[in-house]
Amino acid sequence: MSVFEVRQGTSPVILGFPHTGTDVPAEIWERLNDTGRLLADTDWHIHKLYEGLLPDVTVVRATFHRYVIDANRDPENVSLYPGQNTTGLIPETDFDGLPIWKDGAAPTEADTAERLRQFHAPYHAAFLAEIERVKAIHGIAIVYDCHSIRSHIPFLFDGKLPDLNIGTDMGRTCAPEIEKAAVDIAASAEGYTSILNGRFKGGWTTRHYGRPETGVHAIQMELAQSTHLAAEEPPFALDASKAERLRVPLRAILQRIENTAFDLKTLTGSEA
Ligand SMILES: N=CN[C@@H](CCC(=O)O)C(=O)O
Repeated sequence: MSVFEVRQGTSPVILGFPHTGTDVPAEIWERLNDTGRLLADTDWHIHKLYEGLLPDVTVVRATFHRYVIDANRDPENVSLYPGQNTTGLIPETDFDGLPIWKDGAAPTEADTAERLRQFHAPYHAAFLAEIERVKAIHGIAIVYDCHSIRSHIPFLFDGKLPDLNIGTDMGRTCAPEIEKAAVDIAASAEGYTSILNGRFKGGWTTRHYGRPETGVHAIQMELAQSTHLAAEEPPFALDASKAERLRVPLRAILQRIENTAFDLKTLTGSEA
């Protein structure tokens, strides 16, 4: 059974979903404690939230849960935020800092090596193949990595998270025009707060693939779950009317990014 899903499109934009998957193999499920089994740190439903917003977009989605192994972390487990609370390649805790494995059942180095091989590597091989395919069509590819998180998590940040959190690793992962496209639409989205490179600056996917000088740009969108869930607690149900409202600025952001990609392609003469 595949550990990822791909939908191929002809747009220069590729949507990544590393954290919407909820598949946990039985032998790994056995080792999770009751806290872990809540799968609380899932980016609940956001692949459905983005469905149909940009007709020809490519989608790459991991179907395994981030507690199996986190597809948005460095395979060498280098911390995203050295010195700050965060979660690692195979998390030991959830976002509240609570242990997720039964006593004595935490993953070993051998488990990490095996899960890199079975899950992380195939997902990123598929991702890279899509970047290369799209870049062969357009001479440019834009990775837009889709995320969501609870808006109150004292272990990770103080206070309430803004609604739309854009991450470009301080401008390193994409052209300024692409960053501006997202920032401008987010800032003018009525009823939503937004920030650029606040607490969430972009995970490993964004930082790894975003190489603007090679024509591959990456940008991350971290949505506060209060913008589209009925409540930020189990069962983490989608609120259909909140979701419909949020789809308006998300569609506008994706369209503006796509148009910017076409502009950049013309400017740089990078037509393939
Ligand atoms: N919902 C997930 N959030 C991402 C954020 C990466 C970042 O720090 O920007 C994650 O933990 O991988």
